[in-house]
Amino acid sequence: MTSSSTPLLGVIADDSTGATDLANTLVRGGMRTVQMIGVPTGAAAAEADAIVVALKSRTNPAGEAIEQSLQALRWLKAQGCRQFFFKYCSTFDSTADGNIGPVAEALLDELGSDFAIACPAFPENGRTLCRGYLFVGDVLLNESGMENHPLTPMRDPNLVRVLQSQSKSKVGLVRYDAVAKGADGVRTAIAALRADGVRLAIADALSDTDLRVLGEANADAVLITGGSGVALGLPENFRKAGLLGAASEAAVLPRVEGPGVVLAGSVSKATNGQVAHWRERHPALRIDPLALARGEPVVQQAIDFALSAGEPVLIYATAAPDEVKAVQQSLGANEAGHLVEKALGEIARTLHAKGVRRFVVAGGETSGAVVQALGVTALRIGAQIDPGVPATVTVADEPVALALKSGNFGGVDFFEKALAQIGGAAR
Ligand SMILES: Nc1ncnc2c1ncn2[C@@H]1O[C@H](COP(=O)(O)OP(=O)(O)OP(=O)(O)O)[C@@H](O)[C@H]1O
Ligand SMILES: O=C(O)[C@@H](O)C(=O)CO
Repeated sequence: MTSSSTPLLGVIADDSTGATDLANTLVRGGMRTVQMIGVPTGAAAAEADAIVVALKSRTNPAGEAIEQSLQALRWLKAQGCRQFFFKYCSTFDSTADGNIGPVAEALLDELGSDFAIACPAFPENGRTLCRGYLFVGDVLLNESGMENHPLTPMRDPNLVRVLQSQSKSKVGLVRYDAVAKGADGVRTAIAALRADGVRLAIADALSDTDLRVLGEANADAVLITGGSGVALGLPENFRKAGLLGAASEAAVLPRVEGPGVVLAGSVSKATNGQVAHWRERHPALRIDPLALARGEPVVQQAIDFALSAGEPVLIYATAAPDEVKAVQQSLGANEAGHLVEKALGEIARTLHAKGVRRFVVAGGETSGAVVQALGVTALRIGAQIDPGVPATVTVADEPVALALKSGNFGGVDFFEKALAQIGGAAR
């Protein structure tokens, strides 16, 4: 069985790093995957088994997020996709008004479907779900540092409650004991929930085995929602249906040569550790949001610093939670975020014009800003660098290599590792 030329799975992701995370899972499962940046207007950039549309809708007002997600869905349907996936964060990042519930409901309406699971679990990165409570490592979500997130603070670890507060529909739970009974157990639990009028159900998962069970039980679901983990079982579903071959070449990327840079706009715990690690070993320059707000030539200084260093540098706005709070009190959280994103985007664009071809970017919103600034329209997804983060290369005449890292992903030496894996010369 060879892979079909019509895509099988269409994914709508609410941010760029979330999109590459999900694409990474699919590529590891042998599905050739292309990521489109924003809702495409023309055809898909390349033949693929799965197409991921990366939006930047996580923190938008719910109405805007719904509109963008529906446009993405309609485009994916027009490409021939037969199953759809709404990808959000493994820490269920959402604002008080949404956007997970409202977008999931709108997608169900558009697809004429009455049920979808909601499973953000990602055990390989420490996110597990039990009785609807989300753990990050050994602590509950609201004790994990996510309670301090600058844009989407998560203060309630009970996801049934969180999702219910965002949704018009009744929200339920596919509990771990149903998952432990295998795909039939999950199907039985889903049938009971449906009969009870539940339209969205958080699904427990403690391990990759649980995620594969959920994937198998959802082989015929038109919509699945969750983190990248619950996509683990999907390639096998397509294979069993005779729709997907044993594609071993799914992760091969063209080689990109040229100087590299690391840009960090994430303020998460993992990124703080990665920045500290890099600073002890390599050149780094901090961007101060207050200096940006005062109109100081911070962007130009960063560009000069990067171009004169003779080796890859790190430019970062990353700071500890108390510093971030102080900046937000002075500028407002959205304005601070916007200023930093715009600055890192401008730095990326100028460095690209000066010949930089390899970019490692930390943070979902930040990655969205950087890919927009670089005018990227599509990415090919390659091999995994660290769990949840693949190497990528733009689909373009002069390709650029990118590693887009979710805030809390990656080992402490991620920046060096990523620069090495996305190839190229030393500088
Ligand atoms: N020093 C700072 N003070 C205030 N806001 C900042 C500062 N540095 C970065 N920011 C903003 O914080 C936000 C961080 O969000 P981003 O999505 O990039 O990272 P993340 O949340 O860690 O990653 P992910 O969404 O992948 O988990 C961005 O809007 C960024 O501009
Ligand atoms: O699921 C995750 O944790 C990531 O892919 C992400 O979405 C962070 O922005």
